[in-house]
Amino acid sequence: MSVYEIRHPLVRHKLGLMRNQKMSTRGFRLLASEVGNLLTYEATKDLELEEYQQDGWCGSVTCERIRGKKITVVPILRAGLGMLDGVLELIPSAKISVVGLYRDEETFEPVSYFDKLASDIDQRMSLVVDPMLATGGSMIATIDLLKKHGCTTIRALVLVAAPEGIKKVQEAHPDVDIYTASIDSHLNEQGYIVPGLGDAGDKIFGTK
Ligand SMILES: O=P(O)(O)OC[C@H]1O[C@H](OP(=O)(O)OP(=O)(O)O)[C@H](O)[C@@H]1O
Ligand SMILES: O=c1cc[nH]c(=O)[nH]1
Ligand SMILES: [Mg+2]
Repeated sequence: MSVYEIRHPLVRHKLGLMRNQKMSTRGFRLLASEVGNLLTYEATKDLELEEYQQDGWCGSVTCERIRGKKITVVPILRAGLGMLDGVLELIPSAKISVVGLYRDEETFEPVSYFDKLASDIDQRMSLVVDPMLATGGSMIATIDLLKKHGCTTIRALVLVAAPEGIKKVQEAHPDVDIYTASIDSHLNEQGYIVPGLGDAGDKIFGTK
């Protein structure tokens, strides 16, 4: 498995804005989507292409299109929805597979409350989106579920990742690549990423 920290200046700039305690709900939501878009661009840059012929303005022209596996985007509720628009802007015909999980505040264990996956997920590449990879429990549970349904190609896109969570995901699912805008310092005693973004779900939904 590879971990890609995307250090593009636009990503660094936008993530810096998201870390500002005074950032509005509207601004945070917009930025989550924009960084999600940039991570998608990076996470899809090795998709295989195939050539095809079509009629252009001056006759037949050889073009390229994405070959083989189609994509399903997998937002982890709630906070993953904040990245979804940005991902779909680049992959508008992707199917969406929703996974509902919340993290128990005391044990940090993920608790499942909903899922609805694309019926042909075994033939698709999954792009799992969630702003935060903290202990890694939510991401591991999601990947477990996708694999249980036959999905074989999975990439994780997260805005901020903790080293502890990356290690856990690597151990549990060595075949899954992680794309992140930042590998931060560590987790605090409450399981929050430092410096992180705070509670991404609350910031995106304007709760609390
Ligand atoms: O790596 P982990 O330790 O599992 O933590 C990360 C999870 O915690 C947050 O969700 P949360 O449980 O707050 O749910 P929400 O999106 O509904 O706010 C976040 O969006 C991840 O899903
Ligand atoms: O830092 C963290 C950890 C888990 N969930 C969040 O929203 N933020
Ligand atoms: Mg939350």
